Formats: sequence, C-alpha cells, structure tokens
Amino acid sequence: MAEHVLEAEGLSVIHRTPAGDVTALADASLTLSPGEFVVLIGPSGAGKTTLLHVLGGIQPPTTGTVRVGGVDLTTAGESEADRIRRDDVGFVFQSFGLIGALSAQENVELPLRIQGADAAERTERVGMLLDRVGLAGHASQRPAELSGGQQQRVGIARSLAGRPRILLADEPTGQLDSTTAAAMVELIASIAHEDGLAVLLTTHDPSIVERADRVLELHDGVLR
Ligand SMILES: Nc1ncnc2c1ncn2[C@@H]1O[C@H](COP(=O)(O)OP(=O)(O)OP(=O)(O)O)[C@@H](O)[C@H]1O
Repeated sequence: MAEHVLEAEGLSVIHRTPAGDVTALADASLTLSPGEFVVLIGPSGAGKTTLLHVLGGIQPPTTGTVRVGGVDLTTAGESEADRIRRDDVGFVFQSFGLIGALSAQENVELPLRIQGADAAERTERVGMLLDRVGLAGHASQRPAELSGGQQQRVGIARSLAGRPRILLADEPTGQLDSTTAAAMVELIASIAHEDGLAVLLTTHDPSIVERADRVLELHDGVLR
C-alpha cells in the first residue's frame, strides 16, 4: 500500500467574478496517511470548504493534482473518479446533505446500497453506526423530524458507512453541544486509528484541535 492515501500538489482555485478574480485556494499541497487524524483550521472564508471539496473530487481545482490511492482524480476518467468518490471518500457536509424523503436509517444505508453491500451487512453496519452516534432510537425518523444536531450525527454515520479510506468532514460538530461534539470526535478518531481511516476535519473548536495528530492552517487560501 502507498504510504499516503491522499496526495495533493499545487492546488489552486480561482473564481472569476464580475468584480475580479477571487483566489479561494493558492498553491496548496498536502498528504494524508492511513490512520491519521488531521484538523484543518482557519478563519471564515479562508478556503477550508473549498479545499475539502477539491480533495474529495466534488469541485475541480483551477490548477494542481489530487491523488487518491495513487490515482489522479483530476485526470481520471469519469467511471474511475466515480468509483473513488463512492468507495474511497466519505464526506460530512456542513449543510448535512441528507435526503429528506429517507429515514435516518435509509440515509446511513445509502452508501452501502450504492456499493452493492448485501442486506445483512447493511443492517449490521447501519445499526452499529446509529448506535455509536446515539441515534438507535431515531432510526425511522426523517431529517425534518430530527434536530439539527441529530441530523449532523446522521451525516457523520452516513459518511462512515461505506468504510471509506479518507474522511473529509466540514465542521462536523458545529451543531453539537460540547459533550456530544467530543463523543463524535472520539468516534471518528477511534475509527481512524482502528481501521486506518485518514481524516481531514475542519473545526473552530479548540478542544478538537487538541485531539489532532496534526494541525493544518489556512489563511486567505494559503496552507501552512
Ligand atoms: N462560487 C464562488 N464565487 C466567488 N467566490 C467564491 C465562490 N465560492 C467561494 N468563494 C470564496 O472563496 C473563499 C473561500 O471560501 P470557503 O467557503 O472555502 O471558506 P471557508 O474557510 O470554508 O469558510 P467558513 O469557515 O466560513 O465555512 C471565500 O472568500 C469565498 O467568498
């Protein structure tokens, strides 16, 4: 196995707007290794969400390359890029990104269905994850019937369901009280260390920054 599960080199994102160019990301390079829990900090507008979207293949960079498991996402064919997004990358979106018509259980199950996992495996994995995010008793509720913090925890469970190699989590505890936030970070960090999952997580919470194996800082699109 490659030493790094993710390698990004020279990433920039420039938005051309009527008011002029906006540089969201400027020549950012980083690597993630299996089992690492890395925290990304920086002020609002620094480019954190942009960086996560580019690393996950959701947004193309203006320049630069992203390699996941040695495959360059920026030049891979559609089907190879789809496979990487489906199998290798888990995402926790700031806006949760849950499907409103599906129950909590069905939302968490979705990545496993897309991967073609059998029913017994889906039931076991979804049950374990809902239990570990403290929502075993809410499995049949739809997002609109859950609090913001509960929806966020469904999003965390879903991001881990498909056993990704990389987890990209955009302020995954922003809606949670400090005790629940700490428990969710423990869950993510323990899965990272047990399963060799590489985690890159953005936060404004100093107690989460303390838990990191490594801290990266973004300022005005520049990574340090
Ligand atoms: N489509 C766009 N057009 C123009 N500018 C954009 C666009 N998307 C993002 N930006 C700009 O890019 C910069 C980086 O935004 P980004 O959302 O990545 O920041 P962030 O660090 O995640 O902020 P926050 O902590 O508030 O979520 C900001 O200055 C933002 O205004």
